[in-house]
Amino acid sequence: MFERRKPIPIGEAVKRIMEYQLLGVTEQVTINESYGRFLSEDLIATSDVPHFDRAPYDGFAVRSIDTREAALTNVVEFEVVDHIGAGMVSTKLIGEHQAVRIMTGAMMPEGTDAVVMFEVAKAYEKNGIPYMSIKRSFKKGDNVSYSGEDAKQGEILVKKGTLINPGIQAMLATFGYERVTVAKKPRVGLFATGTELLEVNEALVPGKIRNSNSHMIAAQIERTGGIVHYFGKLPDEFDTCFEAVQNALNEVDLLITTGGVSVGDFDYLPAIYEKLGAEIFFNKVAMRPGSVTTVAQHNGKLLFGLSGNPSACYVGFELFARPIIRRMLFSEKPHLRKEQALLEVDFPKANPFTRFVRSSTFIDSGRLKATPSGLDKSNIIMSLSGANSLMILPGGTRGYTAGCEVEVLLLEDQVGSEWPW
Ligand SMILES: Nc1nc2c(c(=O)[nH]1)N[C@H]1C(S)=C(S)[C@@H](COP(=O)(O)OP(=O)(O)OC[C@H]3O[C@@H](n4cnc5c(N)ncnc54)[C@H](O)[C@@H]3O)O[C@H]1N2
Ligand code: MOO
Ligand SMILES: [Mg+2]
Repeated sequence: MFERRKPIPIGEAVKRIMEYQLLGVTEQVTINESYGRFLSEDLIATSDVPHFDRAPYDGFAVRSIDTREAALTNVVEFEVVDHIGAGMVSTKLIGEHQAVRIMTGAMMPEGTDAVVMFEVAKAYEKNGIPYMSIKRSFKKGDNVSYSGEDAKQGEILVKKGTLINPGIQAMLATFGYERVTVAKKPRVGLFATGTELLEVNEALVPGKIRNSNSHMIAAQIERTGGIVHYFGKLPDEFDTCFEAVQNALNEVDLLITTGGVSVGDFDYLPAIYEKLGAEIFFNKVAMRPGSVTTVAQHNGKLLFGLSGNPSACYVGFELFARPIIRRMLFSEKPHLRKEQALLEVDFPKANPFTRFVRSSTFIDSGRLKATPSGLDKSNIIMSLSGANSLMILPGGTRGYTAGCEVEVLLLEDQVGSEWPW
């Protein structure tokens, strides 16, 4: 039996997946476990930062009013009545022409409102009593780090769905978030299908190849923020594959298979979906590579039948699986970020379908440029290592020439976009 499939536009394929209400789940982790996770609640300032006025320099805290007359020709003297470092609080009442020797980070003593840096003061002693003098005036607030200048209590500082980076780690600690509310990592099941597949430690024999897709997709799942449940590789045998897929579905949120999804005699995934009674969203997309990508749902679980061809498999994951995983990570922009770049080289190959060319996108003299990262065929593996982007070349009868504007989807970017195409 040969089945002719009807390709649907890429945007429509993505829409059918995203309409499916697979939502994220929240969990709490300690701050030490939170780096690299996704916030599932907005990060809110629990206090002002700093929460007291403090000195940003080592020097002397003074009352600015006492410095008014100071000038190059008029030295003004202060008695130094206390000495504090960060973490210490002065209990002295500061009177006229008195100062406190203060270190960076220490709380401003009551009544003082400016800091004189050591560099512009002269410190000395008279009869064992410390003094300092200045030759310039200071205004109220000069060299003071004010309460709330960094953040105000109640402010939303980071939106939910954001990847926790080192800066967010600093914020979490600053606001006392010992436990952090993050998105539970979506559990993504993975099978590689193909009788030709060898394990990574097996020697090559005629007709067989090492399974690279599962290692590649596992890394893509992790890059996206999911957790990989690798169930192993399967031979192209209907019953074995059917049973394995059926059982695996109970253990994961999403199930990805690679291979066996086209129209070949040993491509069993379409028949497996049929026997499961799964609802097929699409089984052919107007794109290259990855045109045979098939997505279905069964009992609330999404099934991604990615192509066996490595480049097609890679692209299929990024366009179709990534956004739904990112949405389960509470992202408001779950799709790959799209930017304009200049094509570096000619791309003469015309194609009726939109092409996603594995590319290296880079900044050259302030302009974003893109060049294919290797051979552009769906069975190619080597172009993937240098690919930090997918160049979108809309289908048509002509190729593309160097210097023209193209759109690129950035694979390593964490900002994303709301809707890609
Ligand atoms: N008559 C037609 N033939 C094909 C069509 C078509 O429309 N009509 N589409 C072609 C396109 S396009 C693609 S892409 C492939 C998709 O094939 P499958 O998704 O069914 O994948 P397989 O047949 O299982 O394998 C294809 C290719 O990839 C290699 N492979 C598979 N798994 C792995 C793995 N884990 N690691 C590395 N390489 C893997 C496999 O050995 C095959 O060479 O179908 C075309 N045919
Ligand atoms: O589906 Mo194939 O990946 O178009 O090359
Ligand atoms: Mg096949």
